[in-house]
Amino acid sequence: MRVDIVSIFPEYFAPLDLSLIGKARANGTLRLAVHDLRTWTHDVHRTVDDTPYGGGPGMVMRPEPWGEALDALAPDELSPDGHTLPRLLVPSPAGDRFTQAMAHELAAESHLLFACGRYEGIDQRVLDHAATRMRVNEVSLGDYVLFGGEVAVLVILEAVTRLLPGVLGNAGSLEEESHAHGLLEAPMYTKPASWRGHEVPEVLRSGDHGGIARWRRDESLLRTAARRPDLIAALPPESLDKRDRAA
Ligand SMILES: N#Cc1c(-c2ccc3cc[nH]c3c2)n[nH]c1N
Repeated sequence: MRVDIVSIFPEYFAPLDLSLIGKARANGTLRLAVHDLRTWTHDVHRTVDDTPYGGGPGMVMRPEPWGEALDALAPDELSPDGHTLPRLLVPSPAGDRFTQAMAHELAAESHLLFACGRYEGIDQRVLDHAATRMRVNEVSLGDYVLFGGEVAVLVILEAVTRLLPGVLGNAGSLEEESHAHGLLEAPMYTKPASWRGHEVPEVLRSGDHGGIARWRRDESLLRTAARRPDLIAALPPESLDKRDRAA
């Protein structure tokens, strides 16, 4: 997967040299490039923002630098390797909620292009013009407001990269983790069996694999019902059997 990130704070992405994302870059699974938006400014002050039409607080990111950046990173003509246009992702508090399902969808793309806004956001015409030639999604992490899009890109990129083949050492982890099947994961334990008067549930030490699976399913349902009833409501009816409903 190719990933391009455009930001006025490229140094925000230094963490992407670390850990499993760093390994994915080193082995070619992830081809990541971070670009400074000011590369596409031409004035001595390298200006990227201006006052908002209609008045109001703060500044808005100018369209011209963004237009040139997207032209450069998402050229219309196909490259010799048949390079297709990227999917443009623009973090925004007004975006569609980012979910694990969206992470899976993005993990299937060949080229992602992230536009990191700052100030009050990016001039809307940048997104409108980009949408005339590539798929554009405004994406939100949740109902709170950040200083800019960089943190959101780090989150989205981690959620997507861990789904790429070979990135997670134990791909089985993807099967039982939270949101893998629309539920929260069950509690996890490791040695010692007794710690500060707290015991590991006996069933987990029983070797009864069927009983362990049932316990984990029950705990997952109970935890989800208690913390995220919205996820229970969103489950397809056929995914809950009679025993589940009794849990
Ligand atoms: N994604 C996301 C966001 C943001 C966000 C994204 C971009 C900019 C640009 C200026 N301010 C921003 C806030 N706030 N809260 C979220 N869930």
